[in-house]
Amino acid sequence: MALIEIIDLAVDYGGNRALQVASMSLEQGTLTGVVGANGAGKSTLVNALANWSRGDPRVTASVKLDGREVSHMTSAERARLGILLVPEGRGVFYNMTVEENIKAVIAPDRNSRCLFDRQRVLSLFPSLGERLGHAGSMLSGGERQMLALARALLAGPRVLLLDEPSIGLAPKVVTSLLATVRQLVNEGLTVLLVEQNVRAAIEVVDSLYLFERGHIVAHGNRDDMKNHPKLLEAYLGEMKK
Ligand SMILES: Nc1ncnc2c1ncn2[C@@H]1O[C@H](COP(=O)(O)OP(=O)(O)OP(=O)(O)O)[C@@H](O)[C@H]1O
Repeated sequence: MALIEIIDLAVDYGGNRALQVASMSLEQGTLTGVVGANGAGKSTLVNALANWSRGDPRVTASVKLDGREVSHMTSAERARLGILLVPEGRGVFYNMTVEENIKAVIAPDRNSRCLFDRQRVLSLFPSLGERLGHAGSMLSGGERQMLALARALLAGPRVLLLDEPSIGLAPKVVTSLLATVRQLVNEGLTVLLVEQNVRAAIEVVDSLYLFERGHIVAHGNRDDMKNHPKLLEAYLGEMKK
């Protein structure tokens, strides 16, 4: 059984359909990528899964976590069950220090699932440990992204929804960040990664969905998608030359 199962998801903004997904699933311990152009519906998808509203969307769907229907639940209830979103813009408190940002995380129930503690998170992101007294506003883009990820890990994710973590980061930082995400998945975490950086994403995902104008237009495992005509044409052409 899939860890996350989505059936008949539709999202409308003021009567305009932004997203329509008949079926999509995330397997436990896998890294699933979602790519597509601006406005394809990628953020709308992860926001709908976490029940985060940006604007006033009308969302209908069946979303199941481990077979349990969660679509009636608030974002806080979903987060408590381990559906955790790291939004585009990163969800870090700018006026609080790294230490305070870390301490502000509401720890999950100790018995509920595999946990990342403070020590483990700081070992994944050593530069955060060196900057515990720095305000969120003083961090580089990469450090802010690490802090956002660290906070989500401390909250006890069963599935992590990452919305464009590479945006604004230098290529080396992107590579290292996505390698860390891959490592976490290899250890059993389930991740949905929204990315505009298709070249970077395709190197780490297990499978990939391509969205266009709110619809899935291609889906497959990484190797098949690397050679998919739609992806080659729009995103990977130069890579193949
Ligand atoms: N708050 C909102 N109010 C009205 N329409 C919205 C709102 N948020 C998104 N949309 C519309 O929904 C569609 C999907 O947008 P979405 O932000 O999910 O795309 P995206 O693939 O994440 O693009 P980007 O990479 O630019 O963030 C677009 O047509 C967008 O204009």
